[in-house]
Amino acid sequence: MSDIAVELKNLNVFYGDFHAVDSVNLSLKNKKVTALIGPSGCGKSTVLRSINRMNELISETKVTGEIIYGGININRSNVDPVEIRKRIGMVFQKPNPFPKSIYDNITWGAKIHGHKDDLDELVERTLKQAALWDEVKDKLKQSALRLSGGQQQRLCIARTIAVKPDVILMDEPASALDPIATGKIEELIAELKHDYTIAIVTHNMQQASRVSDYTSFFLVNDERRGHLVEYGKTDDLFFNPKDKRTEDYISGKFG
Ligand SMILES: Nc1ncnc2c1ncn2[C@@H]1O[C@H](COP(=O)(O)OP(=O)(O)OP(=O)(O)O)[C@@H](O)[C@H]1O
Repeated sequence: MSDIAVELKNLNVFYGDFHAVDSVNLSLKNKKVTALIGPSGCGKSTVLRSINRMNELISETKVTGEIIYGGININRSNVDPVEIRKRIGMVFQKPNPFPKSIYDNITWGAKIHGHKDDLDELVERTLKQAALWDEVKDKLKQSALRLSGGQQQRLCIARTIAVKPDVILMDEPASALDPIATGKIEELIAELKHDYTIAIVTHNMQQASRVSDYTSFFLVNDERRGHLVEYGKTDDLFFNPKDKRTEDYISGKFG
């Protein structure tokens, strides 16, 4: 089995006439956490959303280049994006549970995707995997909207896991949470990487250095196009960056 789960080759993203992401080549290693860091507007979220073809839900968006997953280029019109999003799930900055019960949040996507096994078992297993079971096991029929923000985010992660993805994309999953809830999400990421390939966009460099195995650093060029400056093992990138711009960014000189 290849050690690469997803490979972006010459990825370009356009919002109308605006060339937002320029020629990105980046791999997500199997069962590792890859962080995407860089100043605001450098295209981190755009790159992340390309990986499971979420950008095409935004009108006037064009994505060129290859996104190799499972041996094929999934950035092709004959590939079903719904199937891709089942294999490559996404967790957003703001927790967005459905206005339904905790139980239904977990089972909803799984039922759509034809899950036929015991739903109670699925709910228990995924909530345990998301480190939420002990806190909610006595109120599974209660509305998910009554949970705290941190619990809602772990529920969203559980909902993502329930459809058995390979890859989980996380777009600043803890930025709306307090430090304790953030710590729980970081612990959860450390557990989840045993089973899933994870890509995480974060503004928080300490968080990137704590949770990720590999880090990619993005910047905009003079034409405001986001591009990849440096990619490497997280420790190398933080402690021994190759590019002066990476060094300046991680030492807080700009951004
Ligand atoms: N839906 C959109 N329509 C037009 N331009 C967009 C859209 N989404 C993002 N952009 C532009 O694309 C560029 C990259 O945005 P993106 O959100 O990917 O950056 P980012 O690095 O994730 O930023 P942040 O850290 O602030 O979230 C920015 O110039 C942004 O204004």
